[in-house]
Amino acid sequence: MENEKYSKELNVAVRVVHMACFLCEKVQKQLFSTNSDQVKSKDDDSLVTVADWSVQATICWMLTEAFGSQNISIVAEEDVQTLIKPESSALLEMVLTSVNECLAEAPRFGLQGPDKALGPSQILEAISKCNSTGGPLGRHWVLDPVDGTLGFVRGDQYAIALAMIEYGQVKIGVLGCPNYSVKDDGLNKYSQQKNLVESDDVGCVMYTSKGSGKAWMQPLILCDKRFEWPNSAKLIRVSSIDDPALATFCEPVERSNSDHSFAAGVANTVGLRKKPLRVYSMVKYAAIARGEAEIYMKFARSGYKEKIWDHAAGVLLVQEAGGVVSDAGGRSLDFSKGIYLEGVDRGIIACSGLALHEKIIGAVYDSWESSNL
Ligand SMILES: Nc1ncnc2c1ncn2[C@@H]1O[C@H](COP(=O)(O)O)[C@@H](OP(=O)(O)O)[C@H]1O
Ligand SMILES: [Mg+2]
Repeated sequence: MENEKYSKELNVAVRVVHMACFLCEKVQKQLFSTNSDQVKSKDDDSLVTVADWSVQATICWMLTEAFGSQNISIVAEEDVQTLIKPESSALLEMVLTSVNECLAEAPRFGLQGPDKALGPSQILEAISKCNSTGGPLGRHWVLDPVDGTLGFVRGDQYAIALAMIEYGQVKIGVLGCPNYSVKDDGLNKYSQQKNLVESDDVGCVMYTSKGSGKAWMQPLILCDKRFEWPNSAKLIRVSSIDDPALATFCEPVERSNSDHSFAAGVANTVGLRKKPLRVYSMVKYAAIARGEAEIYMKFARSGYKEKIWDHAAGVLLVQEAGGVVSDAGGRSLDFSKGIYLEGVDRGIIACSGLALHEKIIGAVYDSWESSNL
């Protein structure tokens, strides 16, 4: 089977995403342990970028270690421009600590870390190595180190997204969702800033490989536990609801990222009755794949170009869990054109099944003329 071809890649990808979740939870706790009156927004930004850079450095280092002989290509969101400025030395120091603390835990996740702590130049090299621009040929790893920056700083939903693309097709998708509980109804149950470590109510890592027709979810590893494959993995599946009146649709929290009123018009035309579930980050794809919502609509302003790292992992998860994803004209998303999803028609639609998908696409078509997007 095609998907078995990538079992080593999937195994390593899942473990490094668990490591990244561990790293992010630590940084997020730091963010909230500071007296909130004293946390200026600049500090919030700094901490989130510490998480971004640290995850990127950690995952790049681990992937290079595992597959280095293949001179791997990594497409990722962050670059080192800010980090190499002299005034950023304190930030770099924080990244250094965060990466080395995480890499030191690699054996707990069944992987091998460096013999000794990495120095600043090794960290900067790892971050800047992720400068591939992807494209139609060969293999590319695609990483969004912290997707849903706002969710992260607000103690809400965010995701670590890692995918592997070969010859323009997404072959592996892994999403780490530290604040999306593994329990049923995990999105609704999430309450801000709770101490996840003291309960068994932990976040999840979801993963799949193309053609498997299966997607899986594992709980995050509690602080001193060891990761043992398959780590209580559970199969996940999209919802079987196809009646619009019973369906839940999700969309970005921020109006600047998606036109809420256009989506509301489409929802109304299709006969959706429930209020939209507004969620940060690719956790929206995760919610469809887990069967907690049936529809995800995103209508970015015209001219905005979607990046492949914001979609690759989530799209494959939804598809392999039984769902359908396309642009708002019904065409497949094209991951072969470089860092952008070129030619996206109006927006992105992910659904649990074909019947709902066709209705949404039809409603977009009907509503477009009267919209001002
Ligand atoms: N003007 C815009 N329109 C649409 N999407 C945008 C946008 N600006 C940023 N985004 C993307 O939306 C993502 C957040 O998604 P959401 O709004 O669903 O939480 C951001 O990811 P990052 O948070 O990784 O930067 C970013 O890639
Ligand atoms: Mg993103």
